[in-house]
Amino acid sequence: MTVPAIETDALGRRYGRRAAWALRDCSFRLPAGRVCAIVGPNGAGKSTLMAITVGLLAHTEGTIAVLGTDPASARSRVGFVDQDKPLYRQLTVAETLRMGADLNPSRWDADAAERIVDGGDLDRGKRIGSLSGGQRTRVALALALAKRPELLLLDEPMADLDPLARRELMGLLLGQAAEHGTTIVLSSHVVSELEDSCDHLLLLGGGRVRLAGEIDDLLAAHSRVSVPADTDLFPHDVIESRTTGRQLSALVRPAVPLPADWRAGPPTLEELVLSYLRNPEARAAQHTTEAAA
Ligand SMILES: Nc1ncnc2c1ncn2[C@@H]1O[C@H](COP(=O)(O)OP(=O)(O)OP(=O)(O)O)[C@@H](O)[C@H]1O
Repeated sequence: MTVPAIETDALGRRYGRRAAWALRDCSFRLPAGRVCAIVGPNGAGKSTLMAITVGLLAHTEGTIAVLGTDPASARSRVGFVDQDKPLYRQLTVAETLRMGADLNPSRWDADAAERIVDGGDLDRGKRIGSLSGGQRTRVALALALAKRPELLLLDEPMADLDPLARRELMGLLLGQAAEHGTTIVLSSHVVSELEDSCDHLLLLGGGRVRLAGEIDDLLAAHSRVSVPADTDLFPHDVIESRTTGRQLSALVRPAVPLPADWRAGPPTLEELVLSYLRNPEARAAQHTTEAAA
């Protein structure tokens, strides 16, 4: 079994002894080489989890292993693009790339950096402070990818990119994952965009893990059913249900095979995520594919 990219056990963090928990009882395992989406509402703990993973924030309780070691020891093998894309505003694009090369002499992939910057038609003589939000994102991604990290974390990387740039940069990220086996973890609020690009999902809600596992396994473990309104859904786990006239529609996690006369089909990723988000009391689900690890 290869070393997982991230493995946590009962991980927790609170910002002050009297503060509420930003992350609590968070246990999951992300196999290496996956493209993982971290999804959750505002304040769910996504940025907190990422900051702990890259060693910028200490955890309060539990354990975390990154690439088989502690976050501080793994730091040189990990890339991170923060939500705020911190870069030196006074430097030009060219100087920023040179700084990246100087800081990572043994790993720097100049071709990758230039490809990403050139894709945005960026004037390399321009100062970072004069770039648009999306252009800054492009430079931050170039820096992070050219470092050839084994694990790359991106906190809402696509938020300020136009649709074409999103598609192009997502393609580059997936290419990186396929070619170099890089594990990519990205947080996003746009669930519909993740189904084609990610193979693993971590859904956080209120600082806790609501769903974790391979997306195909999670989708296969749930069914969207449409049955007469008086149908008893027991013993299945009902994540969400709605009655319209004589029809009952529900998202369930079947406990046993569903009756053959029920109309049932797999949910989309967006339906699955939204159902869990709308129903915070629904029981959490984890699917670990050992064979994939
Ligand atoms: N520096 C801080 N000091 C105190 N509380 C904080 C701090 N950073 C985050 N929190 C709190 O921790 C919780 C989780 O925040 P976090 O930023 O991790 O969520 P998020 O899922 O990334 O949210 P968003 O989608 O809005 O970016 C929130 O309740 C937030 O108020």
